[in-house]
Parts: sequence; C-alpha cells; structure tokens
Amino acid sequence: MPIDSPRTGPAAALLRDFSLEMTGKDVPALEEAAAVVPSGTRVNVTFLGNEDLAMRVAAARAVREHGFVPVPHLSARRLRSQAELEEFLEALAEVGAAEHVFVVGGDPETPEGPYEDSLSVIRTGVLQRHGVRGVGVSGYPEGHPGIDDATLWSALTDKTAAIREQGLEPEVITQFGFDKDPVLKWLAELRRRGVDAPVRVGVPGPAGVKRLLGYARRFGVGTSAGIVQKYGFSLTNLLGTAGPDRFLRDLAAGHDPAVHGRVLLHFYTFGGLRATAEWIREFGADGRTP
Ligand SMILES: NC(=O)C1=CN([C@@H]2O[C@H](COP(=O)(O)OP(=O)(O)OC[C@H]3O[C@@H](n4cnc5c(N)ncnc54)[C@H](O)[C@@H]3O)[C@@H](O)[C@H]2O)C=CC1
Ligand SMILES: Nc1nc(=O)c2c([nH]1)NC[C@@H]1CN(c3ccc(C(=O)N[C@@H](CCC(=O)O)C(=O)O)cc3)CN21
Repeated sequence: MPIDSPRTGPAAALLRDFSLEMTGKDVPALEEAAAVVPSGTRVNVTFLGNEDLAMRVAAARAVREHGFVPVPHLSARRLRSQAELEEFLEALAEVGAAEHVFVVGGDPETPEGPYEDSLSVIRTGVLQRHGVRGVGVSGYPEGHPGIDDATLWSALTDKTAAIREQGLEPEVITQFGFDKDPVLKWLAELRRRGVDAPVRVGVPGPAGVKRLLGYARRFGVGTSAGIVQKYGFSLTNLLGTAGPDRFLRDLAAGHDPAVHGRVLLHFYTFGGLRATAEWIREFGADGRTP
C-alpha cells in the first residue's frame, strides 16, 4: 500500500470515530449493517414526526445491543410536556441508551409543548438526572432557511455554554451539505467565536441523486450546478448515485486543526444505512467508491 493511501492519509484521519444516523424504522437495516460497522461507533436515532416513543427507544436499544453507542435525538418543539421528556429519558436509561443525546429545535412552526428551542431543554437540568453526559446540538454552515445567521450563532454559543454549565460535554453536528468551502469557513468562524467543542461535519451517505436533491431542497441545503458538479453528480442525470468521496478528500485537504479545531464526521444515511456503512469501509480501505 502506498504511504499516501487514504487508509493512512488525511481523509482516513477524518473518518476515525465517525458516527451514523438511523430512524426508528431502520432497525432491520442496522442488523444488516452491523457486521461492517466498528464496535463503539455512535449511532444517532432521529426524532421523526411520523415515529413514536416506543420505536425510538427500540431503535436505541438495538444500537446498544449491537455494541454501538446510541445517540437518541430529542426534538424540543415536538415534546408536549416535561413529563414526556422525562418519560423518554427514563425509557432510554432503562435500555442503557441515555448517556449521549442530541437536542434539536424541531421543525413544527409552533411548539407542541413547553420548549421553543434546544436551549430550553438543556436548561431544564433534567438531562443529567437521567444519566446524560454528552449533548450534541446542531450547526449550519450554510445557514438555515427559516432562522437568521445572528440567531443561529447566538443559539449555538449559548447552547454549548449552557451544556458546560450543566456539567455536560458539548458536541456540534452540522447540517449535511455538498460543498466543503462553507464548512471550513464556518468552522474557522466558530473557533473565532470561542466554541471549542468537537464538531461532526454532516455528510450524506451514498444515495440516489434524486433523493439527495429532495432532502437538500427540504432542508435548505445548497445544490447549485457548480456545487453538485464539484461533489460528483450532474443535475441532468437524476438516475445516478453519488457518494461523498470528493467532498471528504477536499475537506481533509483543507482541514487545519489550528484553525478549524477538532473535526469528525457524521453520516446522514437517508434510508441507506447498510450502503453507507459499506461505502465507509471501502473508502477507508482504498479511498475509492465501491
Ligand atoms: N440539523 C439537523 O440535523 C436537524 C435540524 N432540524 C431543524 O433545524 C431547525 C433549528 O434547530 P436547532 O438548530 O436545534 O435550533 P435551536 O433549538 O437551537 O433554536 C435556535 C433558534 O431558532 C428558533 N427555531 C428553532 N426551531 C425553529 C423552527 N422550526 N421555526 C422557527 N424558528 C425556530 C428558536 O426559537 C431559536 O431562536 C429546527 O427547525 C430543527 O427542527 C431538525 C432536525 C435535524
Ligand atoms: N431542518 C432539518 N430538519 C430535519 O428534520 C433534518 C435536517 N434538517 N437535516 C437532516 C436530518 C436527517 N433527517 C432525516 C429525515 C428523514 C429520514 C428518513 O429516513 N425518512 C423516511 C425514509 C427514507 C425515505 O424513503 O426517503 C421515513 O421513514 O420517514 C432520515 C433522516 C431529518 N433531518
């Protein structure tokens, strides 16, 4: 193996301790993927509006039973009461899945209960009472279609500070994207603002172009012709699939720990958990798409 192979090069260093994401419905997919995922890998369980508490807990339990570390999501605006928050955390603690959580605002325009944002959930002090030690929050290198940049920055600095004030460990996971330029710029700005928490850069797993574009449109992620061409797909060929090879190599090449701090990767799998796990293994092995 050449010494500059991705297995030992900068892209491989970024891949170390990557995390994955699944939904409550992905338990069978997790079983299929388990053999190719390193034990101890963090697996986030999303908080989708079309799934219930029992499904989310069952998924977190399955993650644990396969030897991975569950990171269940809590969606502030979707929680109807403090009792519901506590019920969820208790159920997670019972299956050994409450040590790490990811707290997100939640897409409902009006909160369904007492929490308007992630900060209010963090500030309840309830998390640590149920055994939580690490708390992830989200970051937006390309901004958010419904929230202005000043609000996003103050939310992020307030959240990471509040997590530490509660005696917990913060981590930031970014919205997925197809362009490493805004990611590196945003990381430099984040560090300039004094946030030193580790950042997991959100990356889409390999998927059909049509599906990737659909999710990008839904969440306000940039897909200009120039960006997607650089990423490796064309807007006129919707039948193909695309993985983050180029994105990761470019990100690794541009990553300067002195400027961007500690960076890891988080893979959004969008229904392709097994394909993503296999892709990561192949990429780590020889740096090429399978
Ligand atoms: N990055 C990700 O992986 C995910 C992001 N989201 C969505 O991103 C948005 C922001 O979430 P966080 O960064 O955790 O924000 P946050 O909870 O830290 O809130 C930041 C600011 O945005 C406002 N805000 C939060 N959700 C909003 C909404 N749906 N509509 C209008 N204003 C809102 C809050 O009041 C607050 O002022 C939410 O809509 C959330 O559902 C949802 C799921 C996953
Ligand atoms: N603003 C915002 N809101 C979100 O809800 C959100 C983001 N950003 N960024 C990415 C994450 C990951 N999200 C998702 C959303 C859906 C599936 C999913 O698997 N949905 C389908 C099955 C897959 C499909 O057929 O496309 C489902 O079961 O509902 C996964 C992750 C939601 N997320």
